[in-house]
Amino acid sequence: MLAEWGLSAATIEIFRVWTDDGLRKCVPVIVKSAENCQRYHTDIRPRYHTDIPILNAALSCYRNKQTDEHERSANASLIRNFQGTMASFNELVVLAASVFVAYVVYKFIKLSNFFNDLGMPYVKPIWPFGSEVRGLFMRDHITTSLANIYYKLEPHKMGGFYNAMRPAIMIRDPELVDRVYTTDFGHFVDRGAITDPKRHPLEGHLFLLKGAKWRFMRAKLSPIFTSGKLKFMYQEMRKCADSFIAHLEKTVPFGKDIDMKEDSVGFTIQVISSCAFGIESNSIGNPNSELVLYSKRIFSLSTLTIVKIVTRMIAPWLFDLLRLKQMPKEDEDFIINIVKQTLNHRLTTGYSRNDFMQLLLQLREKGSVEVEEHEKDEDDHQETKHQMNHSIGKEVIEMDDGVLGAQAFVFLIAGFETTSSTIYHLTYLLSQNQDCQEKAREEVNRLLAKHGDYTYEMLRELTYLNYCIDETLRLFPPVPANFRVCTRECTFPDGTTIPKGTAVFIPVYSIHRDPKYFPEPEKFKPERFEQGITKGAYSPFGDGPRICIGKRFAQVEIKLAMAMLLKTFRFCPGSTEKGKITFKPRSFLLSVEGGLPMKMEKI
Ligand code: HEM
Repeated sequence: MLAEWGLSAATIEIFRVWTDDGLRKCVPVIVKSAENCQRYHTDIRPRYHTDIPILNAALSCYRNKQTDEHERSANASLIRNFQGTMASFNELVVLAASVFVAYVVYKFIKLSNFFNDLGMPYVKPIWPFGSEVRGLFMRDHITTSLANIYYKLEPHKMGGFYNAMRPAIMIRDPELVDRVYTTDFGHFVDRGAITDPKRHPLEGHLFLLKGAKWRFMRAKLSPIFTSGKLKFMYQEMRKCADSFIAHLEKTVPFGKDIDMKEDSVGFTIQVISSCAFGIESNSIGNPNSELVLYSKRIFSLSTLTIVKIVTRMIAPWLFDLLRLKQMPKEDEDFIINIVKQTLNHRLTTGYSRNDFMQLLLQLREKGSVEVEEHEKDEDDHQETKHQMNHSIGKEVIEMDDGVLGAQAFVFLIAGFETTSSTIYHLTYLLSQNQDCQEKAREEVNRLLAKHGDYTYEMLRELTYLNYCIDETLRLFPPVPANFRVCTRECTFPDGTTIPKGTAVFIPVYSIHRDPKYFPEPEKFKPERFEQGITKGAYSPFGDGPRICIGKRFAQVEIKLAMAMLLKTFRFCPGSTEKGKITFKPRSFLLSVEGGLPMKMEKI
């Protein structure tokens, strides 16, 4: 208060006064000079009128010089009390600071003993950056960071590491991986990402939803991906594949080194925009199409985006306080507006198309997507079984434009890069493995002769091509790690308990390349899928109730594109050999650094 009035402690004088309520009190008063008196009247009094009765009385004491010896000794004792109070206050501050420091130290010790307490081996961190500093700052791709941890934790079935300041458990053993995916799914329902769909509407999509909200949305969206609905969408896919082949026939410089990446991206964006948004994106052979540019922007990790992501991981409260956004508002609006316009157009004109958007419209209007029993196959029944087993908890999400926009958004981002990179990697691997390529082509030609066209049924019979796709996804899983958070404490059969809230990582890429489960892991050997694969050792699409919802859509799309490519072109090694394959650090998904050169010939 004194400092606020612009007066120093030296101006204090203590007076004993009669106050208005009839009590005799000692009051420290700030009037030792005429100037202060003046200040009291002009400045302090009008502003702090609550203190006025006491101060007025004190002032008059001062003016009338009523202080005597007795009063002085009372003042001295008051000053001592006052000083005593100040000393206790200082002690309180010191005490509070000590308690705070002790709490931080306690928390830190608890954090650093997290794995010792669990009796689990772990990779030591560099505080506060965690066990893989290069990975945290995206100097290495997550695949490389997790592979380092995977090998450091050998031969343990699981072990710990610190993801920045957060303890995480890596599950290395296929049997335990399977438990997390399926048997113990009820303990590992969520992915644990930090999201806030109220502030960032596009974060309300299936991949990021949690608990009961996720269950609700999964149950609503699953019918969209049944085999019956997929067959309807197949016609749209087929049109896109025809345009893809026609484009390559026109533009590929046959016999020269090429890189298929851009062309594969153009094709898969065309498919997903046609099937998910019901729009012709004209992205085949057009790297400047609006949707191609948008998709690339969403996946590009600028330094600013990395800083925002790391801030959100380490200090989510700061991220919220600064009202940061991972995705610019205009990028959010772009998708929501497409969905809004498409849905309204269909509603007002009655226009209809076999695509996700029509099914989302049905979901908005009727609350569910109708599926006839004959539209389901074995996988659909499996999905329904998963839902029945885990449909505890009820939550209803209103299907407004923002929510539907978020689902369409996840179909786009989850659907284009994953499928395009698989086509891209497979064409390269076939160029390096001519015998496999011939075998796959022979199968395509044989079944084409049998079915007369690339029908949905024909694709189902392409067994060897399927193995080639499986082997490509083993070597280059687009999603190189799956993650969950332990939503309910879980004890594994060996007695290890995973505490609630702990992040759990499944290092898909590293397990796929572990010779224990895949002999000669670096080699492209599609035949290995003829025999059974160790359960839990192969999961490019994840597994269990939270398995990729677009798995069959992706498999059909990739098979169709590959069958048509194999029929029309031959893939040959490029003029330079690709050295050791490394991955782009600033990429969400697995993306090879420096491209994959090969040549193409027309058959
Ligand atoms: C080769 C192509 C693809 C691969 C390798 C892939 C891989 C994955 C993986 C690993 C997951 C996490 C599964 C888990 O945690 O257990 C996932 C989830 C998901 N994928 Fe895919 N995906 C592909 C294509 C697609 C397509 C085409 C779509 C949509 C059209 C799609 C939509 C989704 C969605 C919505 C989820 C979240 C599912 C949930 O949380 O319930 N994916 N995908």
